[in-house]
Amino acid sequence: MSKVVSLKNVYFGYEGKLVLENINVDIYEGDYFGIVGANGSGKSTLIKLMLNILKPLKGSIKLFDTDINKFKNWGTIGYVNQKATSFNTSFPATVEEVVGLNLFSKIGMFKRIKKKDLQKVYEVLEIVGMQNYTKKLIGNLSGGQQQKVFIARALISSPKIIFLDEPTVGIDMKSQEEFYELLERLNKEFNITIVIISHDIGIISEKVNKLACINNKRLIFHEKNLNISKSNILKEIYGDGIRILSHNYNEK
Ligand SMILES: Nc1ncnc2c1ncn2[C@@H]1O[C@H](COP(=O)(O)OP(=O)(O)OP(=O)(O)O)[C@@H](O)[C@H]1O
Repeated sequence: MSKVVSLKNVYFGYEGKLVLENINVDIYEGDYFGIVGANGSGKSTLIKLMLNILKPLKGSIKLFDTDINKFKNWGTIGYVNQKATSFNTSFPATVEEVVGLNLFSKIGMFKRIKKKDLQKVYEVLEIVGMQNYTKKLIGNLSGGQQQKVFIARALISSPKIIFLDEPTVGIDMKSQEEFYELLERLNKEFNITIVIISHDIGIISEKVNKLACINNKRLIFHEKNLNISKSNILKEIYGDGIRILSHNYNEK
């Protein structure tokens, strides 16, 4: 199976302070890959490195076997982040406009949108189950509905991989379930590789087929069907706190 993302000996820091250290990871076509970690552990930073938004201090990053600095095929990569759900309610765009944004900017604002392009907009809205909301203002939708629309927007360019940064923050449980069902369908039916980061290990560990945890600047890998209570993962995520507690206990 082909490698979609590959990081070798990657280091990254902000203003001289190291955040990620010696990161090595290969993500393969068809993977549903979860990355967990405590707040501030470096999850978003890792995704931004994979998207070339940030450059590593050291090490190499490849997308589809091409050095990330030479990679051109960005249309095959989708990105949905948590900020998408905090859309300003007065933003004057309809669902079909938001989904078609990239298409429309390519076409130019004042030219007529081709029927074929609109067709594509409706097609991706149907995949995410939002085909009945095309003329609704994006700001009037719930967080869960908005997030589906942003998935649809990512689907417009027929991506091979979608990166999601805490996509369900602020979304109620029922909508979260629907959202994860959608991701599973994109992964299984459309063979889209999914990379998702979250601090909610309980949910994520049930959904993904590969799981890694950022612990003390490093990436540690876990089995599929991980038994959270029996594994070390909580200690890895909240390591210091748990160590302090057990240390105090031993002293008594
Ligand atoms: N632009 C920046 N400049 C300086 N430090 C930063 C910057 N962005 C992030 N950091 C710091 O780098 C560390 C990792 O941040 P990052 O956002 O990657 O963590 P995270 O695991 O995604 O956190 P969260 O779960 O809270 O979103 C944190 O200590 C953060 O304060």
